[in-house]
Amino acid sequence: MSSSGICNIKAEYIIPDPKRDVNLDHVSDKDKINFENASIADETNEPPFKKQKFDKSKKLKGQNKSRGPTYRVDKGDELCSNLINVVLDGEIPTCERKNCQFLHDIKKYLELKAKDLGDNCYNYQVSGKCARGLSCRFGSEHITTEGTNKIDQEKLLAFEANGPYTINTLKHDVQIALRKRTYDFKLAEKCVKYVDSIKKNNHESEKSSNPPTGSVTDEDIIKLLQREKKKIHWSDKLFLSPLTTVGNLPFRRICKEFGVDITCGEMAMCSSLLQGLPQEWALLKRHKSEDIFGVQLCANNPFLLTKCGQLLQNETDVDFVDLNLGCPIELVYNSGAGCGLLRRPRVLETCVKSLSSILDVPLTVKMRTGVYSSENIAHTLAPKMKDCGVSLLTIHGRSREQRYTKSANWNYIETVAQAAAPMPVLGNGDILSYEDYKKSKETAPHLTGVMIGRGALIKPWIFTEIKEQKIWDISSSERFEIIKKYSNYGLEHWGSDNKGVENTRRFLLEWLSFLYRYIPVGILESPPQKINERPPHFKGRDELETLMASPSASDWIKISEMLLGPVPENFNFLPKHKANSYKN
Ligand SMILES: Cc1cc2nc3c(=O)[nH]c(=O)nc-3n(C[C@H](O)[C@H](O)[C@H](O)COP(=O)(O)O)c2cc1C
Repeated sequence: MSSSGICNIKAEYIIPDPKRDVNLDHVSDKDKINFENASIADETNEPPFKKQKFDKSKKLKGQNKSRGPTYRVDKGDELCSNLINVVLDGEIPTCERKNCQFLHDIKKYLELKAKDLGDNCYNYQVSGKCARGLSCRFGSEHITTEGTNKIDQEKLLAFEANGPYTINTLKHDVQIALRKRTYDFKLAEKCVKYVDSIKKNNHESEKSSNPPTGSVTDEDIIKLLQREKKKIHWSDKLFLSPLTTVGNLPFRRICKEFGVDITCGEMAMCSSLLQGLPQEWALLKRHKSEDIFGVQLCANNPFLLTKCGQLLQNETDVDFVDLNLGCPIELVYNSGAGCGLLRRPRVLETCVKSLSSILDVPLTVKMRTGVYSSENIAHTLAPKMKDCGVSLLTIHGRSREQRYTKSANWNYIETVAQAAAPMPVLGNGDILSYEDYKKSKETAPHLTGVMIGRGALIKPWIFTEIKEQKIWDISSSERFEIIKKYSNYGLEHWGSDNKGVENTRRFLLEWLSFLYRYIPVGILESPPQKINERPPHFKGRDELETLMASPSASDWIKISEMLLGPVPENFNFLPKHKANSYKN
């Protein structure tokens, strides 16, 4: 990294800093009022608010402010889901729901329905049937003038013969049992108590002081502890980081196509999984292409974790479970979860031992160097993790305190790898090119492999670059094809009706807030790009390249409109993560 933290761009591509105005089209009403008051205050030299300060310069640096939902369904304008799959000569289903507020008049709905966004429905084309039927926004291809759906039976049969494409969905009976708290977690509870008592006493005294309860006996637990775990061959593999919000299933499919070996779902909160919340269970979904797939759990106590371990064991198909020991978010940390577990080693030990014992797949942990920059503790915890049954440890080379402000400490990553040996260790932090990858292996020779997070978000083809040991000067049209593919995968995953289109857009925009940070190889003075180096303002080699390099949310919205049509009224967007490590 250059000492200045500035990335050198060929002179002919450097452009003056643009004057950045706020595009108020996609800013919430509240922020608009704030902004206008700030402007008036500027003119009159008066503070805009006494209590709530509105800093215009901050506003200009950031993107659109509001975090409100990007899209709300107006039930009165949407067709009832019971009617969307009507086919020619088929029965028109009736809606049994009491007080259903959705429309039930197909003709009226089709008249009201906003204009289709395109002639081609990706879902109909790949599977012969669009699950969103009449409500599909790309439906002209499969909706007849009579208001029924076409189905391509031959394609559908071929498609279904290869399915299912997505697994780990929440079954209705499981959801009910979780909501009513009737799911039988005796095994998990017993497991935690057993592990805890073993820790305190020796095995024999524990037996007499803690008699088995319910239908689960000590023998069940002993069998559990002694059973052979499934094994994963971790070495020579490339790992994709768990990435909240952006590491969704469509994104992971893209990474698989570029050669990543092992994928992991976004961090799932155990408390929410145990309540059967669909949005949390959605994080466990696995695509068919994800041949080695894990899910990441976050909780602050062994009961929550072990119950979730039992759930995953019984209700899903995953190859490994990862425990989050790195989440720096205040709320999570203060509750003693994520990075907070690093400062509670005794609880951590029970968490890891009991979760590991209930799983027949490997348990992995992902941690930061420690809580404070001045106090690295991962190397002292690593050997204990191995003794508690952890199969692999990932070390992100920064402390909680550092977040993303400093470069990852690869020398310390090597220290952890040595301390943990022979347990496999992955290094994680700042890898954006094959060169970075090579350097990481030189600096930390005891590592089993590396995990890549933002590098994959900024350029998902990084996995191809590493596997083929090259720098890829990818063109803007090739990059556009990637996001087009992502949109299609999004429409497949979230649906192609209004709600699905807007969900796809929201996640695409979140991703674009990383993708724009890519600097094309051909315009760099000395490639490859380094993750910590901020470029001066630059133009691309063509219009599309310039557009894709824009840091402005309104340009990302423009890109989304090229693929998903115009944004709905009252649309606003602010990216969730601002994880860059540029020096200010
Ligand atoms: C947007 C975003 C979301 C993240 N979400 C998670 C997460 O859910 N679980 C986790 O363990 N780490 C998460 N991380 C941290 C990354 O997995 C990774 O450890 C970190 O970004 C450092 O690696 P990198 O420099 O390759 O990005 C997230 C990071 C980013 C940027």
